Amino acid sequence: MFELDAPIAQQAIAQLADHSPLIHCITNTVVQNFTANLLLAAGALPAMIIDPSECQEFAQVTDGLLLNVGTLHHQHCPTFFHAAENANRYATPWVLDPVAVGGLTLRTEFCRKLLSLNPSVIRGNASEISVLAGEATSGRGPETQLSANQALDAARQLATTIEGVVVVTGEHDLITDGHRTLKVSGGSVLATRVTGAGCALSALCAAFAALGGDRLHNVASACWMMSRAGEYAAEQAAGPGTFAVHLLDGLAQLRKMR
Ligand SMILES: Nc1ncnc2c1ncn2[C@@H]1O[C@H](COP(=O)(O)OP(=O)(O)O)[C@@H](O)[C@H]1O
Ligand SMILES: Cc1ncsc1CCOP(=O)(O)O
Ligand SMILES: [Mg+2]
Repeated sequence: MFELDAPIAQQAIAQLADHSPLIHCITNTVVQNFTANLLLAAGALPAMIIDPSECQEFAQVTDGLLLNVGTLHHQHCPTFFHAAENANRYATPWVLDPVAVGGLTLRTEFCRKLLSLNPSVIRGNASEISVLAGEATSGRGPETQLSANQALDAARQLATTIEGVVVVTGEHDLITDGHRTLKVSGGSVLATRVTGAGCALSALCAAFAALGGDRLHNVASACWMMSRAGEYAAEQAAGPGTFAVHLLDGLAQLRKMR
């Protein structure tokens, strides 16, 4: 396992700024605004579209898709499923954020069903990744009960199953395609005191997955950008409220714009 090299991440960040990928986010009601602002600050373009017919149309133009089950309602499951099918039809990378799988039945069964469509990337905390890989259920909602290292074997296995990239976030982030594993250290624990940091990172993973080149490196670069911005924000912030604002500024500075 190797730490991601800064120059690789910096190159991916520059590529993101050049291409401004359009990211379709079907995400939970808690984090919509924060996710959209975080994508904009980092250099991508967000679009939060949920009507089934509009999702169908939008699939033809979007560069990346995020499916986040944080506030899943059973009536929305077909929309999620068709969006993933359409992404596959148009070879658009899509990211699954399995918020709180394990503790709740509908989302756990539905995320397992989505695995059959081979998400390009899965980003979750250690508890979520362990459950999706088939380990005993744990977790009491969106927060993890495990460390990232404890979920590494599960992440490798899951990445092999989906033939994609799996990201386990935590005190450090682990990014694996089942064969190679990269680590991104640092960041700030204050990110866990702001709701939606993980969800927004999943959207950023979709933006980086839309870039050409090595997807493992690109997705790890999303984690690197978030961690560096988190460190900047922690230096500036008086607490979680100002941390969230400075996190956006930190991302914008990394892409060298204000
Ligand atoms: N203990 C920690 N120290 C530093 N950064 C952390 C820590 N825990 C999580 N993070 C960071 O917070 C962000 C959200 O990750 P995480 O909290 O694991 O996701 P989720 O919100 O889905 O549970 C990631 O950028 C991750 O690196
Ligand atoms: C609190 C909450 N409840 C349902 S979705 C959600 C947001 C979870 O965000 P994150 O996984 O990024 O902490
Ligand atoms: Mg989460």
